[in-house]
Amino acid sequence: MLHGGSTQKVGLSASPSWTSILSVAGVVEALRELFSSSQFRDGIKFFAIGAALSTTKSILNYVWSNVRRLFLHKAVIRDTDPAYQAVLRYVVDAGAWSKSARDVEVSSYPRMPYDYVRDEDDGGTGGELVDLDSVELGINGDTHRKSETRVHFFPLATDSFRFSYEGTPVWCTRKREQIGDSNFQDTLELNFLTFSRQPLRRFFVEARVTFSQYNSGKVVVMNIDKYMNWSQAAARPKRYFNSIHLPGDTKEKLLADAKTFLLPSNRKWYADRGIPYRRGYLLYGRPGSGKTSTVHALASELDLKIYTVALTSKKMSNAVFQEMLASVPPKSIVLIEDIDAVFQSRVMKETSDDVADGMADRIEMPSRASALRQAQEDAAAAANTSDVTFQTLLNVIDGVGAPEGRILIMTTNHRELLDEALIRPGRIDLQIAYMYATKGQVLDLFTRWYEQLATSPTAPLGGGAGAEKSLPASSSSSDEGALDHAKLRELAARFVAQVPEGELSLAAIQGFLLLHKEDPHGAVDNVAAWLREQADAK
Ligand SMILES: Nc1ncnc2c1ncn2[C@@H]1O[C@H](COP(=O)(O)OP(=O)(O)OP(=O)(O)O)[C@@H](O)[C@H]1O
Repeated sequence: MLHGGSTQKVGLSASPSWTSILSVAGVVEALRELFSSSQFRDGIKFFAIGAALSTTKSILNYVWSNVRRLFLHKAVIRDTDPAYQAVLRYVVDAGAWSKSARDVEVSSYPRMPYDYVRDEDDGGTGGELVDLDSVELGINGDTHRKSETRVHFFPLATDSFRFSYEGTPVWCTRKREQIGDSNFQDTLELNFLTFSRQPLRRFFVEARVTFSQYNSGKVVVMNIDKYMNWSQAAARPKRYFNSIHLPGDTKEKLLADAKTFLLPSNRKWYADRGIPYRRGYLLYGRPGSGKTSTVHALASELDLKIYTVALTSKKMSNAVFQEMLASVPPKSIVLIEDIDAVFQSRVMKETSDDVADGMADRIEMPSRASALRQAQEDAAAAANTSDVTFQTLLNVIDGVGAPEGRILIMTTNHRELLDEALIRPGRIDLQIAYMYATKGQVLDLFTRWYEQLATSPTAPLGGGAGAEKSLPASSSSSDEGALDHAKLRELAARFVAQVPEGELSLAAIQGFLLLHKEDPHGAVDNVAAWLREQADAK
């Protein structure tokens, strides 16, 4: 059985062998057929071509990346970076892009429309900030105001163009990416074809220098942009303290205080005594009395940037506010205007609670009552209220993370409504009241307004702090018409005599003088009628 079994086993093993031979032959036959098939050969050819192409591509990529590494230096700048505007301005000013770019983005504004920031000082054109490439257009032979005929060209987003910097070819691409529903982020990508990184470095340094030259002689105002970054909102012409008219020596004291604070040695003095190196000012009082102008003048005198914070912005949260304030560089002014607007809910609540609890008698003074009414109106007007809490505000002002070396300035028309904690010493070191114009302020304003028209500098003009003490007597000896300094003094005295003290803001009087820009006689003759109109209008 065993043998038989064995034979059977052998017999059994011989049978698959034949099967194998047969199946190998079948496979060989199948392969032969396959190879002789034209479709298969075509397939192989395609495969070979594909493989060759892919290998070539890899080799080219390898070569290109090495060539790139050797010859190309790439720099990417996002529009959130201060260098972005500088570089864009540089490229456009150099006319570099316009020579090779066929497609352009056209804007009536000197910034790109989505970067457009209203600039009060130039009539809302924003024209001073980045006055990029521009041309004048004559239409049908008509004369048009400059601002009406000016158009501005920019490289089209997604467009690439080539220019040369110091003989180095540079490829620049402006890319725009949508962020969220309505925001865009722009990026400039520059590729320098050069062995050395030096041209790239020099290019950026030069662009920054050009931009800072543009800003020199100007006060740079920063605000928080749509990406929640600090960005330059405006560069305004400097305004000095001699154009600010405040009673007594207020402005001299303020300037001296700020100068002392910023002395390099002062930081150590504060550190030695364990006092946080910060300074806070509160400018409070009547609207149009010079609070904002004072901040502008202080920044001009001390060459500081102004970082403005709009606490009423809907986008402003506690976290953003803290983060942004922490990143303000030293030797800057942080400006929070109309600080009382932030507390509208507190004020509103207090007011309604007072009434509800029958505690209206807590509002003792008429001024407080009217201030509360005014605050209610302001609150209603401020539709956008941020989420910034009072506690965060206090932390940002003098918490452990609060920035050092900066001057915080808050302004308000309603100081009486501010929480005492907000303006206690340490948070606010100096408070300056802005009242309706004194006669001295009016004299200062009038004299300064017309002094350039006065021709014979026989005697120094009056004005200046405390000028109300030395108002010149009215002179009848001066010749009507010609304007020398003596005549100007006389006109100023006549003007001041007619304007009641402490009833009008200097802004209102300035508004009247604007009607008589170069006509001091007209101003003197018409001020009484204008004052009557003002009184009737109330
Ligand atoms: N004391 C002042 N000295 C010089 N100019 C002044 C003064 N007060 C007002 N002006 C002029 O009036 C205009 C408004 O002034 P400014 O904006 O500084 O007032 P403000 O007190 O900040 O007003 P508001 O509280 O309404 O913001 C400016 O054009 C400014 O030149």
